[in-house]
Amino acid sequence: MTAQLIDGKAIAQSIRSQLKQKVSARVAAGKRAPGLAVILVGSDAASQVYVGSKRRACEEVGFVSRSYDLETETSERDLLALIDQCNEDPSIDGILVQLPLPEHIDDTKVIERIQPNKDVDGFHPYNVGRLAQRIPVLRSCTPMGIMTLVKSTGIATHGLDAVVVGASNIVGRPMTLELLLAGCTTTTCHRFTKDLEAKVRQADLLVVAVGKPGFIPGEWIKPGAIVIDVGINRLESGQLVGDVDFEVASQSASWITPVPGGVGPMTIASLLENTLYANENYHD
Ligand SMILES: Nc1nc2c(c(=O)[nH]1)N[C@@H](CN(C=O)c1ccc(C(=O)N[C@@H](CCC(=O)O)C(=O)O)cc1)CN2
Repeated sequence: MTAQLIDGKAIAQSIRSQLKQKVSARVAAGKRAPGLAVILVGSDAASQVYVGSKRRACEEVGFVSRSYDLETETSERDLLALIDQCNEDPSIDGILVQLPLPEHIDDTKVIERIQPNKDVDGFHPYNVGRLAQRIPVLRSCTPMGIMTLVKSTGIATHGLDAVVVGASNIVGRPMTLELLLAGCTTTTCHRFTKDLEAKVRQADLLVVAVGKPGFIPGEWIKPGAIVIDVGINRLESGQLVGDVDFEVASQSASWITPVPGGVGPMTIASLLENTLYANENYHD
């Protein structure tokens, strides 16, 4: 079997076009355009690329993007003060603090300082708790984007055996909650998991987010599985690859995401969707 590609880039573009239409209709009706504060601390090269993409995406769909580029040495206190300022600003619907933060800043404190109704990353314990209780509001962007990709295959998720490899706060844990909400029987694997191969081999739906190139051999993929690769690893040659051995995996999978052009663009599309949601529902 040769897998069909899940084209995240095209799906994200279509979401952006729809958002652009909605925003221009709102503005034509005299409403305020959604505003997103994008905060970058330090000069991590990958973060600069992602933040640049987020800012451009905002402008493309007609949002107002406020950029805050802070020095690596910025104190935690100053960052928290900026978040307080954005929390109070009625023209800002969403606040995004790009991760990872420099080591001297406690990311939990930062995430918890953002008002939950402006937490368009969906990382605040309130928003994660809402998802855990099956009443999601602002959902974590990467898992939310992945659910859109899975839906695009037309395969019903109820009753699927889903396996998530990686248990981070940003992807693995909220992903597990999303899949549970979608009716999957979900297994979350992490560094202490015994016999990872056996668990991956029984996955109808596999999500891998570990950040190690080729971590999952293609031979482990169950015939007909949906494979979602969250990893973005740059090889010395400059090539970007995922966490799954794509060539071999695509011989068994029914659907698979490419890297690049799979999950990554959906993270940004979901951020835009969340920002419009916050604008319409919380700060209209
Ligand atoms: N505050 C946040 N920080 C981080 C998040 C997040 O959701 N919120 N996620 C990741 C990084 N990330 C978004 O910030 C992100 C990663 C990748 C892409 C993307 O479009 N990737 C492209 C390839 C880009 C390249 O050339 O490197 C692709 O996969 O096609 C977008 C966003 C960590 N931090």
